[in-house]
Amino acid sequence: MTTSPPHHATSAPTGDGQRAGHPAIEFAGVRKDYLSHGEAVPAVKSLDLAIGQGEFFSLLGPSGCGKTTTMRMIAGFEEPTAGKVFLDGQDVTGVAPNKRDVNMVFQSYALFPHLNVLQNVAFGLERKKVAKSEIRRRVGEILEIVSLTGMEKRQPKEMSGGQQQRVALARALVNHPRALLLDEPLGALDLKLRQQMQVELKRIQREVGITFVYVTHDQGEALTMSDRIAVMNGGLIEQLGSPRAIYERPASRFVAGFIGTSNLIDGQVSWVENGLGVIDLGSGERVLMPLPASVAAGRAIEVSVRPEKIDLHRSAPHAPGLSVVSGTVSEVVYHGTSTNYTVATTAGSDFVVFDQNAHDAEDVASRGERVFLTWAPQHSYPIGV
Ligand SMILES: Nc1ncnc2c1ncn2[C@@H]1O[C@H](COP(=O)(O)OP(=O)(O)OP(=O)(O)O)[C@@H](O)[C@H]1O
Repeated sequence: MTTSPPHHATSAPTGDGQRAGHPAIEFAGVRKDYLSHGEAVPAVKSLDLAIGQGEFFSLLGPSGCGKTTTMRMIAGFEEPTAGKVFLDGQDVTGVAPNKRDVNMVFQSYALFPHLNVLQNVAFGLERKKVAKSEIRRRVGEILEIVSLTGMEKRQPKEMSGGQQQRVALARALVNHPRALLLDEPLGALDLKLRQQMQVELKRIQREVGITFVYVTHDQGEALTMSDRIAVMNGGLIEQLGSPRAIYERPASRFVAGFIGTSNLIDGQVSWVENGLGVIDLGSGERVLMPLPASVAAGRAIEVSVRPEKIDLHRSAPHAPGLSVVSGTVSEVVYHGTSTNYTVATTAGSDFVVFDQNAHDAEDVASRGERVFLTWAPQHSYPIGV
């Protein structure tokens, strides 16, 4: 029996015309419990999610939050305890992995060591008895996309980690799957190569136009490549949105802390007027921020502000219209492009400030120095309002 997914609408980009109209992947009311020593262990508690055609979608979260389980349910290696999974609008719950037309790439490349690049990439097509000329054409095309043209005769052991990962990618993409699932594929590479491959992966995904679902616990990686990110925590999606939305407007304390560095400060709403709120920090200082009129005066509020939005001053600034918080520098760390300060604020919490090294060295504040931090109202963001 074929069941229709509950909704087809998605704000995500659409690619392949034939498949347009349905999300590439959809979870409807999915729950997944594992049985461990006779007890049900919830891995995914409740999942309703639509991933668009041609979207680069990341599942991001700490170890054990349910990312891999979610991905394995797309591939068919795990079945939901409740709910349904749809691919291109077709109910695939209970359908065997090899009948789903999705491929996976792992951190371990799992290449055939005795086969060369050409044979590794052509392997699946040959098993499907695709015509030799068609195999040659498709393999040539995909090797060009992953920048391995000219390396057809090499064996995996004669290649670098990054090159081997490209072979694995080519092999997974050559048969044009409905979706490619990538489970921490760059985890084995060193930092520099990993960053290069992030840019490459995004380019490759754009060129092939296939839906990518990427599992990672590395927030930088997810921010760099994704069209949208689902931040998972304890078997639930805590926030779903574009990298910018997730970074600039974290919906919870967990997301604010997990994605990049966040400064959090407690205060009380003094008043809200014309969409601008004034927050009393209890130290004689205040934060200005956009707030809806529905937020009542007297309400306790937690404010988040990112370290790169803050200006650090060595003398009291004249800053009408800005938030101003003073404190004492407790740590100064030079990072080449920026100097990172930790400031123990008068209002109680420690603030981290990233100061671009665009000015002279003598302008650097030192440990123990009293400083003033300012930032614009739009860079304060209320948590949970
Ligand atoms: N086969 C299994 N049997 C029992 N429990 C499992 C099984 N696989 C995963 N779990 C549990 O389910 C939860 C989610 O695991 P999952 O592997 O999906 O998390 P993850 O976010 O991918 O973590 P990681 O980043 O460490 O891979 C964890 O609590 C885990 O211990």
